[in-house]
Amino acid sequence: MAKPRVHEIAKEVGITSKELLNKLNEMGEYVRGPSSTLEAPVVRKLRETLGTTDKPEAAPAADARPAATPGAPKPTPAQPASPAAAKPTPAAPAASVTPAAPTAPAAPAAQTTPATQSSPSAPRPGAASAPKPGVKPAAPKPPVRPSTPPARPSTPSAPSAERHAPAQRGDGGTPSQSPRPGAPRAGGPTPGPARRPSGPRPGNNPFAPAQGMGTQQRRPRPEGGAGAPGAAPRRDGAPGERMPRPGGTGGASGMPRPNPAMMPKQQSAQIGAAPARGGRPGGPGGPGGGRGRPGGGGGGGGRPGGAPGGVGGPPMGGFAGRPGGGGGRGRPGGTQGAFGRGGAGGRRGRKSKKQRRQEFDQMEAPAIGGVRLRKGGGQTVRLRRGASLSDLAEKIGVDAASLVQVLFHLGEMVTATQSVSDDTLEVLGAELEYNIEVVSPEDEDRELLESFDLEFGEDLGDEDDLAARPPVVTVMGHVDHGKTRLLDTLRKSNVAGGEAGGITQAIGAYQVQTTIDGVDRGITFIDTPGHEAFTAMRARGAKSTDIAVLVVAADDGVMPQTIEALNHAKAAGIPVVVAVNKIDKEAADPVRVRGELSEFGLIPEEYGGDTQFVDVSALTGEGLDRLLEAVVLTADAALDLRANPDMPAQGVAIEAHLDKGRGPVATVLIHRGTLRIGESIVAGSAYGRVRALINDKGENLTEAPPSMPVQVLGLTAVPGAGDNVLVVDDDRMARQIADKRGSRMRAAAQAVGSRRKTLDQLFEQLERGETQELLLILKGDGAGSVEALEDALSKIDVGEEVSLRVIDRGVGAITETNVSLAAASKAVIIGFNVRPTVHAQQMADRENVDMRFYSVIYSAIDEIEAALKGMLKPIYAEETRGRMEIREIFRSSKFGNIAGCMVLDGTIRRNQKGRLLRDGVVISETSIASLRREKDDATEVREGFECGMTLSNFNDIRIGDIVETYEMVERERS
Ligand SMILES: Nc1nc2c(ncn2[C@@H]2O[C@H](COP(=O)(O)OP(=O)(O)OP(=O)(O)O)[C@@H](O)[C@H]2O)c(=O)[nH]1
Repeated sequence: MAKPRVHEIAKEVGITSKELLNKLNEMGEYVRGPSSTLEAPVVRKLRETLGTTDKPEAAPAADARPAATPGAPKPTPAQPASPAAAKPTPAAPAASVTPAAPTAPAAPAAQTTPATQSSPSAPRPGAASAPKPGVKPAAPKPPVRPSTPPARPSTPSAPSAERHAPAQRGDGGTPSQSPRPGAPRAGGPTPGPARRPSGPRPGNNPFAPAQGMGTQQRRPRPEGGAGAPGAAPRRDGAPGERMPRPGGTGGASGMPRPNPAMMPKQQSAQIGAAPARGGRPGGPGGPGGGRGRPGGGGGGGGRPGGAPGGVGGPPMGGFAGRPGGGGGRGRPGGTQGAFGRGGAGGRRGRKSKKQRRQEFDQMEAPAIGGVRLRKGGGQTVRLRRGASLSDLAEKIGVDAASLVQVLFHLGEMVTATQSVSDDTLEVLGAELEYNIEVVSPEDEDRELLESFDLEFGEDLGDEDDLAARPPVVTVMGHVDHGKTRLLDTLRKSNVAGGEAGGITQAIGAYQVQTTIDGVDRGITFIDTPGHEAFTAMRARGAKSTDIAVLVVAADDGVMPQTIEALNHAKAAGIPVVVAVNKIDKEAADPVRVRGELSEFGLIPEEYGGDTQFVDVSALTGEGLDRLLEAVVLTADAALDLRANPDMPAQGVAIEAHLDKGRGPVATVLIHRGTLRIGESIVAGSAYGRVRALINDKGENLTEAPPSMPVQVLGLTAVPGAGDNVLVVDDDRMARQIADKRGSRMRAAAQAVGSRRKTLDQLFEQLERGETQELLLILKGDGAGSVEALEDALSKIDVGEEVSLRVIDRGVGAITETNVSLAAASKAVIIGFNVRPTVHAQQMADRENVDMRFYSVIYSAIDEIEAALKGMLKPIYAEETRGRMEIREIFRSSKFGNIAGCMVLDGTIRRNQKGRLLRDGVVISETSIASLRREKDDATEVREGFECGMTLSNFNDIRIGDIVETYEMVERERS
């Protein structure tokens, strides 16, 4: 079958293609345009998400909604209701603002709402229908719209208004009605079955309890059975019986009971097709709608006999399959099976023990936001970090749409497939009485490796297998305090020279040798950049090292990043050696540095503490030997630095980048074992076979022992900074581990990237109008720099109105894939020390994709911040343009009251906005409809001149009134 296109699905569900595209965007699916085709899994996911918003029979349904909100300027399905509901805006005041808004339905709603759906929700229908003053009725932006509608109408708060017109509602798939645990799928909200080409098939499926045809086939009722009260109504959802039903229930009125044989052929055909529609929750008969749910689905939409049942179902009808409810309550439609119970009532006598147990559980279940879900009873559910509601739903065997709704009720809006935070999962779990255990990435990785019989982080063998290894040292400190210079001098090479902007932008690692007491000792240094933007990298750097050298410029003293660096070291639990640098400078005051650091718990040895302070000059080299000695002595005193060199190597990727000629290059610090050429390795989500090993001096090695930093070539992709690296048995295992990690990381990235909106925030945004979001795709020359850039960008804050989201990131040149994603999602591509390929450039020109290139991180941050500010909606301020006094009034049958005025000051222009003041009180906000000088039309009249004018929509002028005109002028934001 041909893949469906966006516009087709949009039409099908009754929303615009743009809205659907936004929806897809929200779901993380980037689709180019309305005529793009969608893959089956995406369609499924979409339908699942739209299951809450879905309106397969939407055309009539949308129209039906005014039953609750007639006169509402634009039936923006339900989301305005939700924010409104969040705010205790009573229906009455709202109605007074917009008299057309029918508060009437709201009132009965309050009266008829069952006690459990009590007062707080009562005003909602009214609030929903009557726009708040100042709130543009159509304000909600498409991106937020689709995610909200499902929840509102289905919450118990707004049942009654709709209850009166259930037959009109086509969107019976509102989540509250259908997503019961255990509810048969066919009765569920998803429109899927209805649209499958095999539509009629469900009716023939003996295993589909909700499908009436099947029920009918399996249980042909005895002829007189239908007339028996109590039995009849339970034949819910058996579409095959819906036709006979009216007669059957109508048996009371003496009508002959039709039987299938009496049905015209066409009807039979309809019935055959019915299950797809009829199985929908809450058919128009609605009675099955359990809690009297309105809008019982579209089941009987075009089905004879279906509609009559629509007049409000008995409150518990569908759930309990109330006997005898059929005929008397207008159930001839025989749609009792609606509400997702899908005819269960009809099979009541045949319910299995399990079914009854489930039903009992559901009765016991808490109703949150109108959704009844089975309690977890403290059951533990393990979920990976960044899991979605769909994942949770799958684990606990409920419909994801109901979880969406529950969460909505709890004040958070997420889609079913969106990743949610640990906190959210926890809250949801508590609400449903599940003990949700979020598995950390570390635990998850450990479990993954265990499944391959691998263990990361431990030396194999026993004490005898351990051999001494060099300490790994991280150099940290404030910007410009001399870290790079220090390392540079130590290894006599010039790293700082080639750095753009003079800032170290990637972690490099080097090994230096020193002689202590006549013994050669190696020390591995990791150069950690010093700017705040690199905090994330530094945190990782600190974790993979044994000792921190804290560089403090003696002329500058302790600075904020000195403390930050110190905190990282403390958090990593590693000892610190302080290098008091720049002692060659005149302003150097090493004693002050000691004093300042003492306040932060670093007491110099000479003052009785246990921290070594060494005065050095990275410029002259003075004191560097003593510094190396201090490092080695500290290591010997405080640490047991041994590792097993004879095991498969394990380590950490400190830095990685894509090299034009050599492919992915990762700098790996070996923790234990020895890495050799030809071995299969996995590094984060990258894998490969070691093709070459290169040390910090550019020499090729055949193997790398513990504590050795080494560049590894041969990986298939660029790993992330901080990813663990380990040797595995073969390439296949490496690939499997890498693949699993890759998919896990993508899910986690989605969780971080998506910013959830609470109901309150949404409301505020709706009030303001629309929200703006700048989407970015980051490409850089190294994993570290991309990470650092993203970290820095995430800290840009220009208020809530605009936000920034990184939708993709990666290492290497900007490719056509990047450009096509940017084009589809209207994102800007940021290239950090990278450029686009020729084809990508051409494509970007063609598609008008904005690409920006930077080599200094601050420029990128500044420019993006400016761009964000530029997206802020301009501030408008009112500026008075003129004032005039009404001195005469001329009555005209054609124009109404014409004012003869004198312009007191400024200039009055036609069409200008204005207000009429009487005794200093604003009587009307209006505008100048017409303006005349003498007998001629005038566009403006200046101070000191007389004119004639009329006002828009205001006729009640009096002599002495003042008309003041003004214009809204755009103001610069500060
Ligand atoms: N006089 C003097 N200048 C020094 C010394 N050490 C570093 N500098 C100078 O201080 C400036 C900053 O040094 P870097 O090594 O780039 O400092 P950094 O801490 O690595 O800076 P970032 O990479 O930006 O975090 C350079 O101009 C160095 O030449 C020193 O011991 N004495």
